[in-house]
Amino acid sequence: MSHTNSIAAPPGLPPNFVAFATGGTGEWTSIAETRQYTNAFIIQEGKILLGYKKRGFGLGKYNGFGGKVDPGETPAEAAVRELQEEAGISAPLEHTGTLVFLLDTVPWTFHIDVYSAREFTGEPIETDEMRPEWFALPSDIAGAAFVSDLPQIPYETMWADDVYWMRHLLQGIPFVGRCDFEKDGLEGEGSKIVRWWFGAPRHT
Ligand SMILES: COc1nc(N)nc2c1ncn2[C@H]1C[C@H](O)[C@@H](COP(=O)(O)OP(=O)(O)OP(=O)(O)O)O1
Repeated sequence: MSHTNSIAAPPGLPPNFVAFATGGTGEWTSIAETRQYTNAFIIQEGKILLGYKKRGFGLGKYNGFGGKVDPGETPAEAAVRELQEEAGISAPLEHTGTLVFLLDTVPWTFHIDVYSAREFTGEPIETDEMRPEWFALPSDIAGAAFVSDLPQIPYETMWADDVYWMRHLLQGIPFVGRCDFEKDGLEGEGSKIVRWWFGAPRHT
């Protein structure tokens, strides 16, 4: 029996959220060791800053800027540090989302605190790990601020979960989500999403 379409949040997420996207089949994979990560996004009038991952986990994908939370650090401190290390900028990051991912190719559970900011200081620079690039917000979210000469958000070159929660992030609506991934059987390190559950606070 599948529990993935359940109204109730799956294991690993707080209970007080209402589902806005669920799907897939099978039982939720049991959560073993959990490792803490961060992911940070700069969202401005009509545009979002993403980074093209040049090495390591997620190589070749666009994502926010982030990584592992170091021992002794809070997630918020790690998010600021990773944004500086990977994009060369500082920002007043605010916690916007919580994501839990399990991949059958990785023996730990990813717990990712997602942050966003509407302003930043410094100039985004390419680093050894990430190449920052601006993308246009969808016109229905950007409104009059729509930037027609920027590329659209490249979901086809991002993790498969991103399309579910990105609109919440862009609109500053808090969200939580969980996805279980399985190896896609193709050459390389590709994974496909097999179960997912995303929720927002009850009042939104
Ligand atoms: C599996 O689904 C994922 N989706 C999304 N959108 N983001 C993910 C997913 N899995 C991991 N992430 C994010 C979390 C982090 O922001 C990065 C991974 O961090 P990384 O392994 O690069 O951590 P660092 O500390 O920067 O690594 P180094 O030791 O190589 O510097 O991806």
